[in-house]
Amino acid sequence: MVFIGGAGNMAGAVIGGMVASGYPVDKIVATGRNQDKLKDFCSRTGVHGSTDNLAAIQNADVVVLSVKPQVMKALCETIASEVSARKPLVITLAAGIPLAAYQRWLGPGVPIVRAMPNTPALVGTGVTGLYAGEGVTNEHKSVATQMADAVGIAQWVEAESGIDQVIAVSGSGPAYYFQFMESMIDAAEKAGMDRADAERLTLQTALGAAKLAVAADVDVAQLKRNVMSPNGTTERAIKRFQEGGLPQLVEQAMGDCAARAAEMAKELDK
Ligand SMILES: NC(=O)C1=CN([C@@H]2O[C@H](COP(=O)(O)OP(=O)(O)OC[C@H]3O[C@@H](n4cnc5c(N)ncnc54)[C@H](OP(=O)(O)O)[C@@H]3O)[C@@H](O)[C@H]2O)C=CC1
Ligand SMILES: O=C(O)[C@@H]1CCC=N1
Repeated sequence: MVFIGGAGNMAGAVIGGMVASGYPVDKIVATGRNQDKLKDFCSRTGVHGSTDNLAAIQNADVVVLSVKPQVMKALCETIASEVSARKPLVITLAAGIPLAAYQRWLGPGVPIVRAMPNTPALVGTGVTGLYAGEGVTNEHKSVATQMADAVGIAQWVEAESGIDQVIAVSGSGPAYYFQFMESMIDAAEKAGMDRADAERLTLQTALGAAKLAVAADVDVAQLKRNVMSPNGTTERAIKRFQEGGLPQLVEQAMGDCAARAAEMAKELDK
């Protein structure tokens, strides 16, 4: 499996998670442009590295594309001859690029899966949304599922637009929680707590809340109510969030996120 852009944030997290879950390192190649960065990544993970994309994909059954959307077209054009001749499974991790664009850039008939992972893949707790394009076989789907399963949970979507919804929930979602944690740490420090203590308490609280929500047999609304004593401290804080419009703000932010993915698709051929 060759990851183009393998030492980047997203592919690096997927590779790191795959290696940690026992996926054989000698079956993974990461490519990149910056030799020092690539060397460092390969020595940390044990995977092979290459600065030559075309050479790296020569015999690959699976090619994972993980460069920024803005440089995807140029990258595809450099590998199109090899990919269209041999038609390996292509898995793209990029946000905002529809399958139709890859078909134009790589040539017709290449089996392509759009995958939308997230960075908690690095610690085996990722979410990967998956959408299969034309010509993707069950065998291809199981390869993509295997990659996703190695780093967390997989979720296939029926329509390509479902990928934009996955981006708004889980692809970008870790950053929403990091923002919330950052704000809590800042607020606690401002109120007089030592920053290191504020970080420790905030992160453990986030971890505990997520673990409890996953394990519980009641929904998150009930778990929230379980913390709120009538006329107690939590009720006061939640009232402030609700009066400040947090639920609406979250809905708007997620809408903006999905809208940006659609907008990126329109910007491609400009
Ligand atoms: N970050 C995230 O949370 C998520 C990102 N994604 C998607 O993943 C993709 C990558 O994003 P992210 O990892 O954040 O970005 P990064 O910039 O961290 O990684 C991109 C990598 O691509 C490499 N690269 C660029 N051009 C080439 C090339 N021609 N050949 C080989 N390698 C190249 C860069 O290497 P070098 O530095 O050597 O140039 C860099 O390491 C994007 O398309 C994004 O939409 C999807 C889900 C979540
Ligand atoms: O912000 C981005 O565009 C990428 C896609 C999902 C998460 N990061």
